[in-house]
Formats: sequence, C-alpha cells, structure tokens
Amino acid sequence: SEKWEIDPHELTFMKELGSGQFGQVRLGKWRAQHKVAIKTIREGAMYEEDFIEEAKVMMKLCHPRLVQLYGVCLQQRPLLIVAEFMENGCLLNFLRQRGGALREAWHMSMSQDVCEGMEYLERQSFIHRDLAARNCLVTEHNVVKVSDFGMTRYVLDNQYTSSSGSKFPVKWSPPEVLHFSKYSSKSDVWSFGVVMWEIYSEGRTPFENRSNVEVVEDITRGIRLYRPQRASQPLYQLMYRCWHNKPQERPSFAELLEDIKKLAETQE
Ligand SMILES: COc1cc2c(cc1NS(C)(=O)=O)=CC1=C(NCc3c(C)cccc3C)N=NC=21
Repeated sequence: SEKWEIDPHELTFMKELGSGQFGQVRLGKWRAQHKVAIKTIREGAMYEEDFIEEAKVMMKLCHPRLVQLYGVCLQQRPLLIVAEFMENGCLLNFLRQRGGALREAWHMSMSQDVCEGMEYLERQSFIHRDLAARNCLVTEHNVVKVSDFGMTRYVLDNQYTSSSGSKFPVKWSPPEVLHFSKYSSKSDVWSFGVVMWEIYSEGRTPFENRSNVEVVEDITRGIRLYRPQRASQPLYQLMYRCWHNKPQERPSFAELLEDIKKLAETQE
C-alpha cells in the first residue's frame, strides 16, 4: 500500500472529541502508543475519490503551524482521515473558554502562529478557502495550527459550498468570493483579518447581530468590523488592511508576518 495509506487494524479508537461537517473526530492510538485524531467521514458527505487524490497533496504540506495529516484508511467505509492530535482543541472554543484569562502577549503569539502557517500555504500556492478560528487547533502548549485546509472543495452539502447557503462562511469572505467565488491567497488574507478579530475579541462572533444577507450588503457598502477593545490602534490597522476591497491592495502573508513580528517587538 502507499505510504499515505494507514492500516485501520493499527488504530485504536478512544473518546469522541467533537463532530464537524463531515462526521465525527475521535481521539485514537496508532500502533498502540501514538496519540492521533481520527476523522470519520459520514457516507455521502464527501467526494471521496477527489479527496483521496487531494490527500496525497495535503500529505506533502508539512509545517510546524499546520495540523499534520498522517494518512487515510481506504479499505473500508466510512473513510477515515488520521491526523495530528491537538490537546487543546479548536481555537474558537479555546478563546471562549480561556479568553478572559489570556494575557495580551498570547493574542499576538496566536496571530503570529496562524500567519506563519498561512505564509507557508501562500508560498506553496495552496489556498485554504475556509480560514476561521473554528478551523484552527491548539496544542497542549497553546501553539495554534491551521487545519482543514482545502477541505471545503470536497463537501457535498451545498449549504456549505453555495455562497447563499446557510452554512457558507459569509462573515469570513471577501467581496470577490461572495460575488464571484474568486478564491486566492488574498481571499485567505481577508479571512485571516477576521481570525485576528476573533482572537482579540476572545471568540466573539463577527457581525454578531447581523444576518449573512445583511453582512454581504454591509461589506459591499464598505462597512467593516469594529476595533476589538484589546487590539491596539496599530494592530487594528494591520487587520483592517486585510479587508481592502481590492485583493491586490491587501498585504501578502509574507508582509503580514513581517508587520506582526515588528509589532510583537515593540510590545515586549
Ligand atoms: C481536545 O479536543 C479536540 C481535539 C481535536 C479536535 C476537536 C477537539 N475538541 S473540540 C470540538 O475542539 O471541543 C479536532 C482535532 C484534530 N483534527 C485533525 C484532523 C484534521 C485537522 C483534518 C482531517 C482529519 C483530522 C483528524 N486533531 N486534534 C483535534
């Protein structure tokens, strides 16, 4: 078998960790001692053949700020995806549960973690398409890693994939995606600005009391998220630049990473 294929007999299933759009995620052991996360793909939830092709690509994406894919189990259904286990779970829950207790420096280091993972994807010309705090995970040492990159292309549920669908990430999408489904690393940059807003707002929902339809109108008219009170002016300017109407006017992840590192220095 290929190196990206895992023998399900070498997996032990343990407690359920959560469930997402594809099915559930369980904690597991591989070869009896390595802790892993195992995602069970619900029947009919995914274009499985296409995903298997993509899994080969995703296995090649290796970076300390990306949740590492270890392999897939194809011999039976449901399909299993095996990846790195992240002890502190998804960033959104982490912010909501720990937010208040998080020191200022943590917001900056978490933002830098996500930016480093995204800068690597940008360099590999890999577009995430669904960057949000809910799709970032946290290690036991509070390091944040980007996950589920590129997965939205294999979702069969068109409530997720159609920009008018109820589950489409409208509040994390730029105008060119909302109107023309034009994805790029610059549309990921827009989403990154919203992730920074989520971090500094400690897990609040962006445009909390606005419907998706109202947010499309607001964004198209130039309305943007307000400055979270924990974000300094320079930091708000940084996230605000991610929300420029024109993709080419937004900074690249490489530029954002430089700016974040500079701000982190001045902050210490
Ligand atoms: C500790 O708590 C958790 C830990 C994890 C988790 C959810 C929780 N709990 S919760 C819902 O936040 O409350 C999801 C993963 C995960 N996913 C890896 C993965 C990716 C990214 C893509 C394809 C396949 C797989 C398996 N690795 N570790 C955890």
